[in-house]
Formats: sequence, structure tokens, C-alpha cells
Amino acid sequence: MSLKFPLGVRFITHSLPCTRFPSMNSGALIYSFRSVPVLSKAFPFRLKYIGLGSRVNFSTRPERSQPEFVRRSGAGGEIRASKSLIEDEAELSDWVSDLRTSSSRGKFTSEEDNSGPELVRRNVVDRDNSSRGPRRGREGQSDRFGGARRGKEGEMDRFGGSDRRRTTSDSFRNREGARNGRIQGKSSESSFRGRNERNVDSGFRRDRGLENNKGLGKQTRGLRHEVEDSCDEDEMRIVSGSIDDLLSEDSSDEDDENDELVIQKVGSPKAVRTDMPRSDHVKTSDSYLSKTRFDQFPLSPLSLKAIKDAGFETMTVVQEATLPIILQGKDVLAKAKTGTGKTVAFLLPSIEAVIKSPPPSRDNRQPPIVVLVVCPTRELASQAAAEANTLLKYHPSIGVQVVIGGTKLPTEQRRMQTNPCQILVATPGRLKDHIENTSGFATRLMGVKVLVLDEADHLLDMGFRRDIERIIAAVPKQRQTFLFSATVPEEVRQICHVALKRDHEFINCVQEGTGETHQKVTQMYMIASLDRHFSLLYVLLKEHIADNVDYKVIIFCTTAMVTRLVADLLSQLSLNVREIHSRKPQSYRTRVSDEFRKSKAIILVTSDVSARGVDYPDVSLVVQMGLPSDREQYIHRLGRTGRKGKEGEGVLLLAPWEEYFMSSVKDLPITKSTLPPLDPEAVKRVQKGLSQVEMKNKEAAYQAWLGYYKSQKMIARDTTRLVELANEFSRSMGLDSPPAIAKNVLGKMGLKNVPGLRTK
Ligand SMILES: Nc1ncnc2c1ncn2[C@@H]1O[C@H](COP(=O)(O)OP(=O)(O)OP(=O)(O)O)[C@@H](O)[C@H]1O
Repeated sequence: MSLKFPLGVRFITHSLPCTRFPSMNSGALIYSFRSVPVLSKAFPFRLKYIGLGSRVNFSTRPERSQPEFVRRSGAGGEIRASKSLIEDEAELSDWVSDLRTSSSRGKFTSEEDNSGPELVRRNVVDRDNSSRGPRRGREGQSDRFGGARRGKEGEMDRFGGSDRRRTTSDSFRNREGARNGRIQGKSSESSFRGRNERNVDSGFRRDRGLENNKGLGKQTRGLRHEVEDSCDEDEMRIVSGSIDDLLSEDSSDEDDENDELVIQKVGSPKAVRTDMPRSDHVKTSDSYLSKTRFDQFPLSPLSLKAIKDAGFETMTVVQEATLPIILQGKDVLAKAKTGTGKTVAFLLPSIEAVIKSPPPSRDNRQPPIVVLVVCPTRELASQAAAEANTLLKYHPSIGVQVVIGGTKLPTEQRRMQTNPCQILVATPGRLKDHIENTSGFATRLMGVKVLVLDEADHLLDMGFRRDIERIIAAVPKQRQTFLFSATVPEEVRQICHVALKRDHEFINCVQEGTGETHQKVTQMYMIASLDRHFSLLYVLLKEHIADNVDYKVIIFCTTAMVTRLVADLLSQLSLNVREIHSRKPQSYRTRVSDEFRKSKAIILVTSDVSARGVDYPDVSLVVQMGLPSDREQYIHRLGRTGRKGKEGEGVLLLAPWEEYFMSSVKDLPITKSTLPPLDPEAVKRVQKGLSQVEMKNKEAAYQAWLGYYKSQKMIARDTTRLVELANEFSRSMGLDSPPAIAKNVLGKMGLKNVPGLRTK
């Protein structure tokens, strides 16, 4: 399929910053977009077989065939099929409206990437270096993509050396033998084809304009107009469909009144600007890091000092790619794998915007907000604010504040009054609350010069769109906007004009078709009947713990209540477990999150509130139990491991009737694993553990489970079957008969009179 870009496509030498500044330009080549089909035809699959383990060796000469970032302006390109959530939108919207009406303070919950340019770079270099002596020792990784080439050696090499950690996948993978690996490899390869044309051959590609708005109507239909709640991530539970969570009262709004979210800074102010960077084509390494130094850009020396203190030596690939464009004043949509430093990528230039703004007068107790960062979850917002404060260490006159759900609005109002800030990090629902209810807030927003949507695809998805539109309407049109995410589905690209100027740049640091997940993260999936899931989880964890002294595991569950159930069970099994989900008070969530960040030998069971953006270091294993809400969510969840170029493992545990999900991630290197043998002793222990879990938690988990799967179109279309499956889940919890559900709840779920349900 040839490419259609409305305007030009640029092929630029790999060292992006140099190409953006005339003084540095060492000969970037700009080709007509007409070249693209030709190049695409000539080298359609060039990257496919090239390994990650190769030495990176960039020529300083521009090379047309060296792919780098894929960058476009405006929209264009083919549109992927909309995901099922979008298709479910109208139906869900009705259902949720209904729920909202009768449950006035209902609670809503929702609830993962990995190597782009680095892949491209490695691949290019691999090609360049194929005859230049020894390759660095990770050939095994590349073999994972090589279908039949993958095998023992590749697997062993992946973790190289005798001191490597034994992995869960060492224990379980390929029990079905090499056949699986081959099949997987093959399907991965074939799925790379066709999808890749856009990225493979372009060094740096851009297209302008947003001509194609197809699908927009569908996208905007059924927005979450009924949400006035401040618990943002819970709002997305609408999409997940956890009826139980929807109907429950949130306790978390009431606590945390005294949480101090304003972060202190030290040092002296005064920003000094440096000159534009000089041309410096340094060879890059094969990591998520580039070789470009921060001081090659015109950043405040005080920011540079803070960066040094933070231990950041060179820029990550996404930082290197986006910073020069942003500093030129452009709007940017950036896609880069998880854990590759996107937060710093948008914060650094945002801080520059504050520095450039006139300082607020001393008597102005309500200075304008210059930078507004919107994040989908409270954890992420707090984390982004903490990162901002790291960068602002030597800018004491620049204040950062966080407004998120889980605190009383008046408390936040007071805090904002006493601690003026120029940078505000917020979750959408709470931000909207302030726009509507905090006096003077709307005026302060009129000072916004930079708007950032972190996890942009999620924020622009149906769950948040209405709030985002409201927020966008509240900030000036004359502003710079940055949209960042590890995943940018085509349907989101089609609607990003909601926030971005038409001439925005799309900077894609993920080489399409090489997968959006990190190559160092081993991915497996297991298919097992529901009645074996808890035992399998236990066995899996036991093996992982036995093999990894410093294990740090995250288990993702479908809903908050299922999360609670799994956490309860694992504590009964004497594992070192913590839980985070939307039904926990914010203070608890913050405390547990901090503890998990700092700890080793610990397991976190969580709903999707931890799926995106949260930066826990050294997570060794991510387990996903049950159907992820979509492909993107799978990637973001998985992205909690393998951050900053580290290794990690991911296991997706599905029931046979959930296996259809695998077609949506078939381009990712996920291997089907056979099931580990279930030791009868372990099964017995799990059964005993389940019998000790409180009945009310099982009831809540059952109802939530039913609600979640009711929102999954493929499963919910046969409601009788859905109930049968829910009852299977009930039995898996050790219940003889399924818990009874209130009639009105069943009515709202659209499950009235479905055989197999018990009502109360
Ligand atoms: N230039 C750098 N050098 C080293 N570490 C960095 C650099 N920039 C950011 N980091 C660190 O990398 C880690 C991951 O960054 P961050 O959380 O921003 O990733 P992300 O790309 O936003 O991931 P996700 O998609 O999961 O949100 C953080 O601990 C951050 O402090």
C-alpha cells in the first residue's frame, strides 16, 4: 500500500536536533513526498530481520535510507479499524447515563511499549555493521522476531551471561515447543508487513493538514457528558463497565484534606539562555538514550543544573526528537515507548515557556497559570508534578501544583490560593470542577501558554473527551499544545485536531511494525479455564519469587473489586502484597504507591489506575489477569516493566473465550506458553485461601466481573453465555452458587431475566 501524505515527507538525517537548526545542519535531506512510495517499494521490510543487539554506528552523513523518527504534521495515513470500545460507545453511553441518573454520586473507574527510534537505529546500524566485526551480545533478542530463527540460543542470549536472573518465562515459555515460537515469529513478521510502509523507509516523515476526518462522528458520539465526578480514572470504569464500581459510593473524596501536593524547591532563580546547539552528530548507543546532551539546546542553565542533579546525562530519544520542534514553537503529537522519558520531554520546554513569560507581580495572589498539564490518573498527575519539581530545583520562583480527585474541592481551592503556581498538573474531572466552581480560576487559565495532554490517546478517548473539550475551551487558542503517549491509535490521530493546530508535528519514535513494546521484555500469554486462574497465578508468582530475590511484580485485574479479591487471596497465601485501585482512599493510594516504588520483594495488585505512566523502577514481572480493555491498555500495562531500557517479563492470563483478544496484539512478540503443572498442594492452598476471603468481597468481585464483561462486546452479545461465564468465575472463587444481585442493578446492566442470575 503506498502512502498518501497531504504535503511533504521529510527524510532527515538521524540526528534530529542538528537538522532543526540551520547552524547545525549538516546536510539534512528533504525529499518530496513523492519519493515515499518508491522507497517503500524498494525497502518495504528492511528492518524486519535486523537485530537489536547490534552496535549502533551512525554515520554523520545524511543517509536517505536510515529511518529515524517518523514525524508528520497533521493527519493522514490509513485509519485502523476502530476498537470495540468505540463501537460500544453509544450503548455504553446510554447505559451509563441511566446509571448516573439513579446513582447520583456513582463512582466511575477505568483503569502500557517500547523501542522506536532505537529499534530503527539499531536496525540501520546492524545493516551497516553486519560485516564489521563482533556484534554486541543480545542477538537473542532479535531472534525473537525471527520466527524459525528463534530458539534456545536466542532465548539464552536474551538475558546473556550466567548471572542473569532466571525469568518466569524461562520456567514456562515454550512448553509447547519451538512450534509455537515459530508460529508466533511468523505471524509477527507477516503482520509487520503492510503495516510498516509508512515508517520503515522514511527517515523522518511529516505530513501536514488534517484532511481526513473520517470516523469523527463515530468518535464524538456518546461522549461522557454525564460525568461530573472528580475521580477521573474511575470515570473510565464506565468504559470498563464495572457496574459494582459504578454504583458504589466513593470514600476517597473525603480524605486527604491535608495532603501536601506542593513541592518545595531550592536555589536561586534567573534563567539564562544558552546559544542554539552546535552541530554534533554523535553516534548513538543502542539504548533508549540518545547521545545528545541537554546543554546542546537553548535551555535555562538552572534547568540544566537540575537535570545534572537528577543524574540525566544525555537525552532520551523522544526528548532529542521533540525538544527542537517544541522550542520552535510548534504543536507536537509525540509517540514513544513506555518508560522512555516523555514526561521530561514535555516538562523541560514547558518550563522554558514559564521562564519566558513575564513574572507575576508581587501583589498578584492569583498569577496566571502558564502551563497546564492534564493526566488521566491521580498517580500520574502527582508523579508528573514531582518530576516538574525535580527540574525546577533551581527555579524557586516557579510554582507547581496538583489538582486531582480524592481531595475536597475547598481544600484544593485554599491550597491554590496560598501557594500560587504557574504550572498546574491536573486530572480532567477535577480540573473541570475548578473551572466551574473556583472563583478566579477561569481567569488564571486565560494565561495558559502551554497545554499538555499526557497519555493523550486515553484523554481523547470517549471516557474523557467531554472534559477535555471543556478544558480546551477554557484555555486560550493562542497556545502551544503537546500530546504525548506510548500509543496513538489512528482514530485518535483523526481527532487530535481537537487540541492541536493544523500544522502540528507528529513525532513517532516507535517504529511501526517492530512493535510498540520493548524487545527486552519477554511477553507470554496463557490460556486456561477460569477455575485454574487463581492457582496458576499462585504458581507463577511462586516460581518468579523463587528465581528473583528482588522480585517486584504488578498484577493487573479487570476491575477494582476483582483487584481487591485477588489482593485478599494473595495475602491469605502469605505473599507480600499491596493493592491499589480507585476504591481506596487517595492517601492510601499515595502511600502504597510510594512504598511500592521504593521496595523490593513486593507484589502490587492493581486495577488500571496504575496502567499508564506510573514510573515504578525495576518491576520484574507484569501479570495481566483477564481481558485488557484494549490493545493500548495491554501495551501500557506491560510498559510498567522494562523501563529505561531494562529487562522485564509480561504474562497475560486469559480464559479460552478471551483468546480472541490475541488477534489485536498479533504484531507484538507475544508467545503462547503452555501451562505450568499445578501442584495439588498449591491448588489446595489456593482453595483454602479463597475460603478465607470475605464473602462480601467475593460478591462485589462477581458483580464487578459481570459488569466489566458486559461492556466487552464480543462476550456480552450473548447474555446467557455471559452469565454462564460469570457463574464460572463465581465457582472459581469457591462459591457454590453465584451471589444474588439487586434487581435494579441487573436492570441497569441490561441483564434482567437472564437465566442463571440470582436476584435479591
Ligand atoms: N534523559 C534521561 N536520562 C535518564 N533517565 C531519564 C531521562 N529522562 C527521563 N528519565 C527517567 O526515565 C524514567 C521514565 O520516564 P517517564 O516516566 O517520563 O517515561 P514515559 O515515557 O512517560 O513512560 P510511560 O509511557 O509509561 O508514561 C523516569 O524515571 C525519568 O526520571
